[in-house]
Amino acid sequence: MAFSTVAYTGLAGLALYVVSHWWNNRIPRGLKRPPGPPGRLLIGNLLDLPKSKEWVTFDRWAKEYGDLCYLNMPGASILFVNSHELAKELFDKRGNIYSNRYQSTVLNDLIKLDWSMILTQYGERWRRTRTYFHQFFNQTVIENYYDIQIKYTKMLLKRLHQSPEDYRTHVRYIFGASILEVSYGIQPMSETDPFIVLSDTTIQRATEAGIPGTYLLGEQVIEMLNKPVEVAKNNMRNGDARPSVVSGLIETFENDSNRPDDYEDFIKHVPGVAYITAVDTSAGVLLHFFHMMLLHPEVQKQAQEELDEVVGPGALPSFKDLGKLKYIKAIFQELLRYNAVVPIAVPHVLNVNDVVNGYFIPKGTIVFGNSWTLLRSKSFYGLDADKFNPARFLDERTPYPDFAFGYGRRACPGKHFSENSILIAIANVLHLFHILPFEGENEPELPAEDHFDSGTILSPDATKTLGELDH
Ligand code: HEM
Repeated sequence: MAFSTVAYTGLAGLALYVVSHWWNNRIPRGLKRPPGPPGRLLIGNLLDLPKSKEWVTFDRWAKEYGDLCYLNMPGASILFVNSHELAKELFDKRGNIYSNRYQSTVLNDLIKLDWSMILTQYGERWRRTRTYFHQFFNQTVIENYYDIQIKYTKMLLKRLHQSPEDYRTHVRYIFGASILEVSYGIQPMSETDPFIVLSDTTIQRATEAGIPGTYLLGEQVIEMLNKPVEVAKNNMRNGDARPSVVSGLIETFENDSNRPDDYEDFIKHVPGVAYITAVDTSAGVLLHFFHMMLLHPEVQKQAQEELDEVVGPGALPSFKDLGKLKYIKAIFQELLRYNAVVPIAVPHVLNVNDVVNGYFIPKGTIVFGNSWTLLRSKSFYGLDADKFNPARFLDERTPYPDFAFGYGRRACPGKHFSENSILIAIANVLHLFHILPFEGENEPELPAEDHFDSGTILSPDATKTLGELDH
């Protein structure tokens, strides 16, 4: 093909694209765009998007522009939802049009994550995957995982005792191992287990999307999806399988005369998405916990007094105790709120043109629930919302920090499972250890946003030494 043909095709494509974007974005008479930073000619707000600590800029825009903030750029319009009321109105009440996902060629085609429910378009396939997922992670059945969660919590305690300086590795290991056992019945005995390594490296590299070698990563993702299922099926054939999501799904389909033709896909995709979503998020919260206990010894002391009273010496906190451990629960909720590990959530996409409070929002707009800002709202959490203060949740009128788990129909379906894993870990760690600075280190006194790395999932900055555990 001659160069000129390529050039003509490219130019024609570009012209078509600009016209269609302009067409989709033109504002109907009587309506206006939501406010937002002024754009530049042709490129709109393209240069305004922050490259790091995105939530800080998004929070500043929320303060400057109010409940809705809008960016327009070639190929995309972005809406930030900055008020609790509008988040409920759009994501819950208008959930049928605000629940799609942005289709990223890099993530879908190159990295081969198109199967994963978190990226799937809102529609039949997503609905079916979510229904099967719910079968194994709904509020009633998660009690079945108590034993696994206790087992890995005990492993955490043992490892923290042996090498407190490696607490980051221990935390990732226990969440990785427990989701592998729940999903596939596999029991990884250490952080060097091939399945732990495979998931860790895959997830880490997927978050660095766009780097050279992404094709290779695609193969790695497929391996991560297939390999543990093969092991689970083999164990079932040999009669030594533990109950798991895989074995449960196989049973469901065996007993279903109307099972779908593509049922084998769900046997891979349902545990697969649990495996890629559970670890970074849960580990992020627990790592923040260690950090916040260092910064707030008074909180640690109050929690330990509660544990002494409810659990007492010589025993470890159990799931039965959790109902009475009000302050431990309050710490957990404050971690979700103040240390939001997914601070800008996962954006939704609007399916059709919409009008909100007289503002025109075009079809295809990428819509962010601005979780960081919403979770620090002074009208919902009090004038000290910028401070870490678990006691606010002892007042039952304080709203649960649900936005930490996202919005509407796409809100996190692993919420109840992760609550249990993290709560039981927090209670046990605080019952056995004092979390102290490493010898020779002062307690870190850092401004709030410096506690975090940049990225979609936040965990405290790895370069700062955080603490020693004193038995
Ligand atoms: C504290 C821990 C966790 C936090 C803070 C968290 C947060 C989130 C957030 C913000 C979203 C995006 C929701 C949206 O689009 O509006 C999400 C989605 C999701 N999470 Fe979690 N998550 C956590 C743990 C887990 C666990 C343990 C699992 C699995 C067992 C899980 C499975 C999922 C799945 C499958 C989705 C995709 C839902 C969809 O697109 O329909 N999450 N999570």
